[in-house]
Amino acid sequence: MITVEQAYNLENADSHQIQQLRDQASALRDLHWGDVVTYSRKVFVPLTNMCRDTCGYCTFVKPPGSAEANIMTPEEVMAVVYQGEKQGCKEVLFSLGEKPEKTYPEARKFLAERGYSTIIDYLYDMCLLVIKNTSMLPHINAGTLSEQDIIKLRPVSASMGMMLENVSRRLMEKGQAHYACPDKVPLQRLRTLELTGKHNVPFTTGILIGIGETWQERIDSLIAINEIHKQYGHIQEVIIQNFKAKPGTAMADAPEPSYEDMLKTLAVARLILDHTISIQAPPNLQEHYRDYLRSGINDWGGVSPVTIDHINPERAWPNIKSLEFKSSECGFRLKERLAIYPQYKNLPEKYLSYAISCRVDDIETAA
Ligand SMILES: O=c1nc2n(C[C@H](O)[C@H](O)[C@H](O)CO)c3cc(O)ccc3cc-2c(=O)[nH]1
Ligand SMILES: C[C@H]1O[C@@H](n2cnc3c(N)ncnc32)[C@H](O)[C@@H]1O
Ligand code: MET
Ligand code: SF4
Repeated sequence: MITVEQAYNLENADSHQIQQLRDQASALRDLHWGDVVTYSRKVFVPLTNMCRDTCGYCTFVKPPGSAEANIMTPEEVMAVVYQGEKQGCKEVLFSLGEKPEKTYPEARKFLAERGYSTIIDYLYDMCLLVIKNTSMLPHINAGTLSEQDIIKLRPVSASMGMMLENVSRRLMEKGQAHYACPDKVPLQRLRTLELTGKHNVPFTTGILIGIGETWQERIDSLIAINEIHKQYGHIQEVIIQNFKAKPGTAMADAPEPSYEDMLKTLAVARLILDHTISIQAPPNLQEHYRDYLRSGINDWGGVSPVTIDHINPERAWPNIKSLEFKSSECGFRLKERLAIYPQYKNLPEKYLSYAISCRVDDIETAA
């Protein structure tokens, strides 16, 4: 729909060119996704805020030895999950720090006391608890995963996700967002995308914009995602997330991407990515998110009536009624979806374990 050269050249596009781009992206979205914009009713479970990385933009992570560093107990996890179930949530989003057992003695202690050696083993059991006791579907956002991790977690999750962030190796240099973050090495992130493809895991990925990348690096990241999807076909959605500066982080004073930059990136993503890939943008990270719909998106992602966005705790979710109203003002019908998209759900033998496909059936019979 757009050549690499054309995409690169949009770096200095004027407002007229951006408008044209957005119209083109919206038309393409209309063709495949129509006038429906989706969201997933979810609860957010921040299983642990201990992480061996220290991304320059992140407030989720808490340092070793700090009073706030924590792993949720099974009771705490299930209390949130049951609350979500009561409110009609269908997705449990497990989002967590990476490999805390490698750098936090307190993480090793917590896990050892319960008979685990890694957070992934503990996460597996928490997913199992969800599947055994509720009709909700786990979505796992645990960062970089090894092939062993993927094979282990696949039977107990409906889908997994990991933001590619960006393919730029430059961002690993001193003073950049991913300095000293072993799990943000682009080759490692790309490897996780490929391995989840190899094992047919319905997958969510995306880019974080405004973290010091160039426009060209942003385009390269979208192309890299699309190339992997062409090979494996497992990328169900791509999130375009805008960086929000947070006090107390290395990037506290870094400029946030402008609204226009976000709209331009959404449109170019729609034109680069395969039409079957859903494009998601969060409605809680900008004041005027309505124009996203006029830039080619078709999904708002997970929205919770119960839990906050623990990654952007200062940014409240719009309530679902107001999301519905704003969507309808732009001519869109808001529709709930599951953590797994229909095209994957309809091929359960390829994409789902038996346990998960039973849960999906339960949800659909109840609806
Ligand atoms: O509330 C949030 N949900 C996030 N989600 C959840 C997302 O909104 C959806 O609930 C799921 O992707 C299911 O469609 C992510 C999921 C991923 O797989 C990867 C990254 C994210 C990032 C966020 C996030 O920053 N905040
Ligand atoms: C779960 C995802 O949340 C994103 N993330 C982490 N910190 C921030 C921030 N300050 N602003 C926006 N997004 C952020 C990263 O892309 C991560 O992969
Ligand atoms: N630590 C993981 C990552 O950065 C999960 C989301 S951030 C809490 O990909
Ligand atoms: S964004 Fe994820 S990997 Fe980076 S510090 Fe935060 S929790 Fe760790």
